[in-house]
Amino acid sequence: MNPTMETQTQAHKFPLPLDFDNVSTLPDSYEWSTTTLPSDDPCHYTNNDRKASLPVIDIGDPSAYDLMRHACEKWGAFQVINHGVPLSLFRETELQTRRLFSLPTEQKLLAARLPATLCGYGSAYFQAFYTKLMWSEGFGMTGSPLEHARKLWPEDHAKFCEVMEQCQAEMKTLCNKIVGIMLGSLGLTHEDDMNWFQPQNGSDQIQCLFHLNSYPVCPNPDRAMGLAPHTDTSLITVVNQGNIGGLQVYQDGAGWVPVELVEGAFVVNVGDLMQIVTNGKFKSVLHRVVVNNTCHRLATSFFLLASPDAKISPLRQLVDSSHPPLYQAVTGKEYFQLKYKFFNKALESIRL
Ligand SMILES: O=C(O)CCC(=O)C(=O)O
Ligand SMILES: [Fe+2]
Repeated sequence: MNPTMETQTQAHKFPLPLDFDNVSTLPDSYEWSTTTLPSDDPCHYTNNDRKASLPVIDIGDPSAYDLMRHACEKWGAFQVINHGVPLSLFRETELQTRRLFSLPTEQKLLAARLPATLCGYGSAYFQAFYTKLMWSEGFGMTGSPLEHARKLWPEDHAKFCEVMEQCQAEMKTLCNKIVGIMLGSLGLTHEDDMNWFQPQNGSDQIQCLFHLNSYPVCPNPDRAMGLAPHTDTSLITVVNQGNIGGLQVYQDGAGWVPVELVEGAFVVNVGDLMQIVTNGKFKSVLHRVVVNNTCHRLATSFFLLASPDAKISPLRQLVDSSHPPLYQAVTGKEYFQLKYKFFNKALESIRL
């Protein structure tokens, strides 16, 4: 068996994205209903507070500290403007993302993601936790996408790689800035408190994941689900929704709230790891993506993760006799394993 065939055979043990270009009606396996979701899933509740909307924060303004703290406590998410990432890079990234997802399915499958890995083409890892399939496809990378990009375009992958690497460098800088403000808003400094988050022993370990998301035009969007409800495993995730909405965040009392499109803004999600280190002060936001029947939606997600050997526990400055630690200490690797096992209940599994 040649290596390409081997890759495809292994990948086919996992649900692969559909050949979306060649379907005109929604297959039964993609039809969601309230009974498809676990009975305690908040999808059963609808948005009854139409006025609720995610805060938009100018990160160059001194008020950013208070606004971010409030947003992280109340929503677990916010949007940022004045973030310094050039608009031209947004456009270049979108162009290359479109180029990738426009390839014929059999070509995209040449770069299929292997089980238990993060990089390459495929459907979301948490597909396994839902019985119905999601109307989306993705492509993940940690740093250079060269290994997979050369399978997609043997002769013509240089521009794709260049743009993706540049975008990740900008996103990482932005994440550090945002995490600095978030911790600063709690009276902590990035330097003092985030050492745990750096790779130990000078190892060159994964700390970030850049994920391109594609939600093709859907023949019956009311019955389909782009990305099912989930929380991110990250410290924070920076999402670029592009110019087509679909992302929704869940808020107690308000239900599912659409994240409005704000030109040039990024959405920032608090992830599970941030909830642990802030001892539950900042909450990991439950979110999902809905689809539509007119536009092919493209979005990117940049996940700031922890290195596998990093020790993650509530920061000591946030713990005292009246605020005992709420979570057991775990390594980055252990938390990933818990997420693959318990998915949206992973945080609960380490609750003290
Ligand atoms: O497509 C989006 O807007 C968000 C994607 C997302 O939630 C994720 O990649 O985890
Ligand atoms: Fe997400």
